[in-house]
Amino acid sequence: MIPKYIDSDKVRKILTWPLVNAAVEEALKAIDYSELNAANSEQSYKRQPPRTITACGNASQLLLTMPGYVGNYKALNAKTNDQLPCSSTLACKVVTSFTNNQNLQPPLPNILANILLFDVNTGELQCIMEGTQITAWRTAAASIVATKYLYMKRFPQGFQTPIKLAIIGCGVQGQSHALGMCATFNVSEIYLWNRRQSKADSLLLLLQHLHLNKVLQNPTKIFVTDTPAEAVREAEVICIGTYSPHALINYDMLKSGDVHINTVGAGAVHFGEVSQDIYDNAVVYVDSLINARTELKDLKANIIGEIGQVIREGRSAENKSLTIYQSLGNFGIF
Ligand SMILES: NC(=O)C1=CN([C@@H]2O[C@H](COP(=O)(O)OP(=O)(O)OC[C@H]3O[C@@H](n4cnc5c(N)ncnc54)[C@H](OP(=O)(O)O)[C@@H]3O)[C@@H](O)[C@H]2O)C=CC1
Ligand SMILES: O=C(O)C1=NCCCC1
Repeated sequence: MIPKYIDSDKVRKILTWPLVNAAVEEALKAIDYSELNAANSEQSYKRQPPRTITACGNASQLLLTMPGYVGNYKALNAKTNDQLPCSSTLACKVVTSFTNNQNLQPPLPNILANILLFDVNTGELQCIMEGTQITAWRTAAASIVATKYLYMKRFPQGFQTPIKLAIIGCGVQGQSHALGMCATFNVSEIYLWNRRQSKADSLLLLLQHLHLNKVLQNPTKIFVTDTPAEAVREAEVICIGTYSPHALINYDMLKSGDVHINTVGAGAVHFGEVSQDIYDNAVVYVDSLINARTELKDLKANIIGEIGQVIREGRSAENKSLTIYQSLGNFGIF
């Protein structure tokens, strides 16, 4: 059998925020296979070994393999948004992270991905999907789901609660987080910061264009800031996705009261964009504990558990005003 290839144009036409948010929430919600029993046999479950990371020369050129199996998975139909019958998916995402790609002429994305889908009965390779955009959307959707359960559920208005949003780093991740958050939540103000300001300016123009063309309802107020501190000063939800080897924000910069941070970047070492004093004052949730045990072993933080458990329980039991979703990237079928 020749596997089907789904190229980036076809992938792009399928992706919508409601679809990706629902798919990612369902994948995050899956329990580990070892916890499956007669009482929860209807529940979606996952088998997910730790990912492998192979350096090709040095730590700025990595190959990551992320295999995963999800059983009893309830996906939505991409055209109708109707619930599809329960299914199972066996997949492996193969990602490269080559951090010099952005300096090539013409530039290439630093993160490139392909997703291999297998027949769960025969093991045959059925399909290869171009996964670069899926990675950008998936990562933002996971932050959106984390924000929904760790932050939005604190308020009686839930999803409708107006939020001031900060985007620290306006590369591929910053852009997908800004678009996804604005498409999903009631973002009243957005503050953009990027090391090279031109990228923040471009994202501002894109958001204004989408707002004018009624693709996005909000935000109505968009600001580009000179420093990360200015960007987060008023922010209730902060998304940070960079390769910065040092912390870009610290505790004194945050507003007092309820704040939620999604930290997705920092390259091979998956923390450090946020200062130690922020971790000291926060509770932390991850996407994958199995990967956190190795990839976050040096992080000194109060890691409560997986966001999937919070989804299954409805909301976080922690009564803490500062929460962090520490995104590693490997979970479920993405
Ligand atoms: N958790 C997950 O699931 C995933 C995590 N990632 C991670 O997210 C991060 C961003 O990836 P992506 O958006 O694709 O990459 P891009 O290359 O598109 O963007 C990188 C961003 O990081 C900024 N940056 C780089 N170095 C520094 C620095 N020293 N200080 C401040 N800002 C800096 C860049 O600023 P400038 O424009 O000025 O260069 C740019 O805004 C990476 O760490 C990547 O590994 C990616 C995919 C999935
Ligand atoms: O999950 C992913 O995809 C990635 N995670 C870490 C950085 C590269 C891409």
